[in-house]
Amino acid sequence: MKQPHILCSDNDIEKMVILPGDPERVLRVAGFLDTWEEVAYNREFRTIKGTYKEMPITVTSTGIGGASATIALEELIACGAKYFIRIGSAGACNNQIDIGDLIIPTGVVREEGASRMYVSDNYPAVASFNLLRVINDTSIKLGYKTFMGITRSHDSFYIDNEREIMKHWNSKNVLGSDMETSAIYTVGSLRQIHVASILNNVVRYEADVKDAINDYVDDETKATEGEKKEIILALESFYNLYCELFDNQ
Ligand SMILES: O=P(O)(O)O[C@H]1O[C@H](CO)[C@@H](O)[C@H]1O
Ligand SMILES: O=c1cc[nH]c(=O)[nH]1
Repeated sequence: MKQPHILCSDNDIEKMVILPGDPERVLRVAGFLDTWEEVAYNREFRTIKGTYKEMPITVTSTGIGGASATIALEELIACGAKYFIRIGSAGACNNQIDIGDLIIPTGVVREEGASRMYVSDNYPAVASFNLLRVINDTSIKLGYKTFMGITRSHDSFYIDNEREIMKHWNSKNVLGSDMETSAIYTVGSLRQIHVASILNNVVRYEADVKDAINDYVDDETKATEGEKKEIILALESFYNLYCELFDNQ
């Protein structure tokens, strides 16, 4: 059955799926694949499928926020997908984290609305342990430094007290913010599938505007490099998991 939003059917979707927010990032992932074809593009949901080494892989963009991300996730699950790695961007909540550094959320503060429609606030948003293990091992093999720990997902950028909110979560050792991870982690646990995120930091914690402007060109390069690293880390992690699963059959 064709799903109403992603416009994909079971045959279009592989077991392993990479989830960028931005539809343009789907094409940048395609640049790392050996073969690929676009299978659907509706609203914010662009889907390609292809191969990386011999591994079949799907890439679907989720748009911005938990509402559209959980729609994509549910429809991909309905098509038979089982393993998901989000590759997103984030804003740091910790001054050790530079532009282009990778944040891996282990657990996430649920400050978005989509997951709250599924289950009460005391239900935790946690990553799949198996995916975290593979991502951690793979990042060590690749020599990529990562910041692993608690993050926060939210629904609105331009609220008046955003700075205070970030300061509050900084004091609780939260590493950074994105807008989708807590929703997809929550739904992942409820649906018993495997979800993890890799986030490329694009905003420094309490960035001084003047410094930010001076550093702009340098920062753009760092953010682009960070995106490449999150793509490679996601693909290589899936490939290592694929080899484990394949070897064990
Ligand atoms: O770059 P993506 O994956 O879209 O992720 C981040 O960027 C968007 C906001 O600019 C939100 O979706 C946020 O989570
Ligand atoms: O600052 C940022 C950047 C990306 N995504 C967020 O949620 N916040």
